[in-house]
Parts: sequence; C-alpha cells; structure tokens
Amino acid sequence: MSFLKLNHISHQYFHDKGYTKSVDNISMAIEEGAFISVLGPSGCGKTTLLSIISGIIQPTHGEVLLRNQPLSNTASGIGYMLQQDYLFPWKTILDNVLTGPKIQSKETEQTKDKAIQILHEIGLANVVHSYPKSLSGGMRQRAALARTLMTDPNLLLLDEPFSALDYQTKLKLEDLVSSLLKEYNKTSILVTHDIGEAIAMSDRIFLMKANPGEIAEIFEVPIEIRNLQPFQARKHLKYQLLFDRIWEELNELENKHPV
Ligand SMILES: Nc1ncnc2c1ncn2[C@@H]1O[C@H](COP(=O)(O)OP(=O)(O)OP(=O)(O)O)[C@@H](O)[C@H]1O
Repeated sequence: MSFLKLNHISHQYFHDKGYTKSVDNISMAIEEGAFISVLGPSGCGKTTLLSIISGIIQPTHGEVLLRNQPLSNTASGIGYMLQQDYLFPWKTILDNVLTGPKIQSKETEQTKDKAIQILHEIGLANVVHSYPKSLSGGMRQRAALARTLMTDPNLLLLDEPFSALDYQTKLKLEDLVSSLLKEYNKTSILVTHDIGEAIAMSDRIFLMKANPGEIAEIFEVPIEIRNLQPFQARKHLKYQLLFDRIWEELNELENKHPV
C-alpha cells in the first residue's frame, strides 16, 4: 500500500476571464519514508499541487489518499517548511518551537524536553532562549524545521525552503535536513527549481511541464547517490549524468511548452 496516492488529479482556477488549467491528470504513488522532489518551470503548477496534497485547495477531478483514506477522513498531520520561516518575532526560539503543543494545550515538561532535544539535534542548543531577530537566515530556517518536527507530521511539504538562503548555508542545510528526515523516517515532498538540490536530496524526481501542468517524466535517483549526504552526492559521476539528462529534458520542455 502506498503511503500517499494521487489519482488523476486535475485542477482549474476560475477567474473573471474564464479559467486557468493549473494541473492536469497527475498521478503519483509515494511510499512511506520516501523523499520526492517536484521540479519544473515557473507556472507549471508545483505550488498548486502541494496545496492540493495538503488539502488547502480541492482538485476539480481526482483524489488524494493518505494511507488509503481520503484526505478529509484523516487527521492529516501535514507539516510545512516554506521559503519564509514565519517565526513569531516576540517569542524565543524555544517558545516558537513549542507553538504547536501550546495551541493544542499540550505543553508539558515532556514536550519542552522534546523541543530542547530537537533544537540540540538541529544545532541550535545555544540559541534556545534567543529571539528570531538575532539569528541568521539559516538558523531561522532550522528553527522553523524544529517547530514543524515538534508536531510529528506524517508528511512534510517543503516549498522551496532553501531558495532564500546563500549558497553555502543552503548546502549545509540540505545535509542537515536530509539526515534529520531520514532519522525521523518522514515522508517528504520538495518543490524546487534547483535540479542539483532535487537530485542530491531525493529518491525520485517528478519533472513537470507547463500549460497545463502535467508530469513529463519521472527520474529514479541511483542508489549510489541516495546513500550519500547531499553535499557528497553532488561530487558523484552519476549525479552529473542525471543532472545533464534533466537539464536537457527541462530545456526541451520549456521550448515545446512555453509558460
Ligand atoms: N490564484 C490563482 N488564480 C488564477 N490562476 C492562478 C492562481 N494561482 C496560480 N495560478 C496559475 O496556475 C498555474 C500554476 O501556478 P503555480 O503557482 O501552482 O505554479 P508553480 O509551478 O508553483 O510556479 P512558480 O515556480 O513560479 O512558483 C499558473 O498558470 C498560474 O498563473
């Protein structure tokens, strides 16, 4: 049984000039613990697809099943990591991480210990009582991830979480996030424009085309790359070969289906 299944998902945005077909006939089967990337040109429907998976918007056709249940039947437990960290500036890092338990009135000594443990693992032990404004962009993103992990989500949706960071911070964070999500056995879907990031982090890559957004091709990332941390993966010959294949395919798609 697949952990997450998308069956023939299509969606249209209706507006005063008619409608825009955002995604068309998308099917995916994702196993538990897998790391999946969705790659494609601007406007091909990546964010719309994530919004459908999270249940924020409803597909016009098709269904999303989480552990074989329609999304609406599940206490879905979906976590997000976005480009912006959305930390509360007036709360310490620890209190930010404890936001979920606090909202659910489940804040106890145990949840506090768990939050501190996650902050340790994520390399933020020495800023537990600091405020977000004193942290770098990379540290803030790590705090946002700690807050997400604190809610113990079944599924993590990562919408370009590294794209606002400088290159060095981004590479370091990719390694950290990758090892942490493996350790916690989280199923994750990453939306990105970055071919290298998709290859270095994923088990499988869905390449989309625009107009309308459809899956153009699926790439399995070779096991030799998947066994490496993203930074090391980038040095592997098979990484380069896959990068070139996807690069060519993406260029071809952009020429055939301009946005
Ligand atoms: N609220 C909306 N109303 C109407 N059309 C929309 C709306 N949001 C997105 N679209 C259109 O739907 C299509 C898919 O958009 P979406 O934002 O999902 O693509 P994307 O691949 O995430 O783009 P990007 O990489 O630039 O973030 C595009 O043609 C876009 O213009």
